[in-house]
Amino acid sequence: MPHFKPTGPISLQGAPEYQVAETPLISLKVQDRQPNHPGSPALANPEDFAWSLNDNHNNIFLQLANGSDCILSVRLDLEVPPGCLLLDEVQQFNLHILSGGEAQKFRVFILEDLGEPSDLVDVEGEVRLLRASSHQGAEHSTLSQTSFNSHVVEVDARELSSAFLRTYFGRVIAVNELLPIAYKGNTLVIRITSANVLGENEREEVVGYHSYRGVLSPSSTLYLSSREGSHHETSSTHNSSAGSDTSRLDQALSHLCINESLQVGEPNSDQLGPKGGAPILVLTNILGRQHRHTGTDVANVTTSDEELFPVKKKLLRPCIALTKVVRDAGDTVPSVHINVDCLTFDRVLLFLEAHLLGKPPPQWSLHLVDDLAKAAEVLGLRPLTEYCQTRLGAVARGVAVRRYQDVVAANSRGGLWLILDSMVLDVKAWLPEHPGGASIIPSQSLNVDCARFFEMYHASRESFLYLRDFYIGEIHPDDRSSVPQGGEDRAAGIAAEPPSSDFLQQLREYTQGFRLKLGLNGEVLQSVAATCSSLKNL
Ligand code: HEM
Repeated sequence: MPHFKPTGPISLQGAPEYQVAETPLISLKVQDRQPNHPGSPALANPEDFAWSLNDNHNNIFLQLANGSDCILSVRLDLEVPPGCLLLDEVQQFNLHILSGGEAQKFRVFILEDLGEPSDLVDVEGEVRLLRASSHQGAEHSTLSQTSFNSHVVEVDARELSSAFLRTYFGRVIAVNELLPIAYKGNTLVIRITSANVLGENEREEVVGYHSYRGVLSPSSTLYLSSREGSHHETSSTHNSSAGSDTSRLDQALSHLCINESLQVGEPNSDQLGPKGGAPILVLTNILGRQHRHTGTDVANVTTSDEELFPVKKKLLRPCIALTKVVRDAGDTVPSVHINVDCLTFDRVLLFLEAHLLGKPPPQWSLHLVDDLAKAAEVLGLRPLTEYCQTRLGAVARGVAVRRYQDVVAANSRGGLWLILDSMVLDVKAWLPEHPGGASIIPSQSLNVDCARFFEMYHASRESFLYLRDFYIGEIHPDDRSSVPQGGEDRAAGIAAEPPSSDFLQQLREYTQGFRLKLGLNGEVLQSVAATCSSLKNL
């Protein structure tokens, strides 16, 4: 079954690419399901999934076809009418769909699509009351009187965590998802605010870490609070929605909670808080994260063009020239001004990320390598200096004086060596990227000097930028007169129009910094290494 292979939760560039699995589409009409068993999976008929099922497989995961962070856990049940999907109100809320409308398109979600690692190390959630117990004296009920004459639902966070893990073990949990849970006769709902597939220390180490969902495992830790972003010992559902976060989700959430609490049983005054409000939830025995930070782990770097970059000190550590800033242990964010422009510094940061993650750095074009080499010097960033030298050295090793027959032979073996004003350029790997298409170069420019075509087709001088990347040497002076000019037909005696002298002058001015200088007999007058390490500004 074809399905997408993800980039995983960690990526060099930050957030992973979000793609939807390419399993077949399934159209299902959403219908209401009574929320009798908080947290139980949605229900569907096995007939609708016959193609995807192995023998004893009656639990599957579904995702909305046009993409949804929430992955629905579905139990197959012969009593559900075919073509229907039964969802309770929280599941509908999570997927932003309502019952009774048009059929919705879903896809089966394959767990491997979560990438590695997929098990959640820890989850943070905000607890609210969805439905309070309808009878005050119910066994286990913790509804009690407060001095305000309101009712309090006391919830032991650690007990709730265990109940949560038992209910949702093996399910995919996503940030912002609401997960209802039965607790001592009440129904609570946990809104997921963070879902981590790496532990706290590993997260610190990994640059570009991003995680928004994963599978709940028996060893996942749940950190609960009664209000997002805090772990107060006590707080109320009223107060939390009246607090700073009045996002749309919060408003919808409190609407859902309050409505439900009023729907259960008789709207009996014993159940209502002060002035007829909903009961108050009090969270006790909270498991808190250890506060680990002292000082700040970020430094503000300002570039020569006055762009400000807040950068993790850990990332800057290999920059010897910034040692003071990196070692600054004060409580305020230290600042430094560097003589590197913001575009180059952006690339330096990518290099540093790759360096820290032990990944190969991007293969920058040679005209960028010059600026990077200068930045490496300014920052005292030795690994980047070495990268630049290696890159230039590799180019140097490939540069040579070439005979015309070598070019013809390389092209007959499937290569793509161009001759441009006697420069030899290897464009094979780049051909699919050529903005003028992949066919025009091989069809018109092999084994000829393509300077005239080059001038004709390239209105701008942008194409010059690439030449250094492809440069592999010079045609031997003895062979220059035998290289046909692009456009000429020697057999028919038709001569090609030569390139203009203006164009040739611009081309030679631009390329002189990296071209080999040859004597009349083809001897190299300037060393190849010197040619390649000449830092030419554009
Ligand atoms: C190292 C060799 C080459 C490089 C680096 C290069 C690069 C480029 C670039 C950057 C463009 C888009 C911008 C511009 O118009 O300047 C372009 C367009 C084009 N190139 Fe090339 N090119 C190369 C060789 C050739 C050759 C040999 C031909 C023809 C035989 C050719 C034909 C074209 C055509 C037809 C276009 C599209 C022009 C348009 O849409 O107006 N290119 N090339």
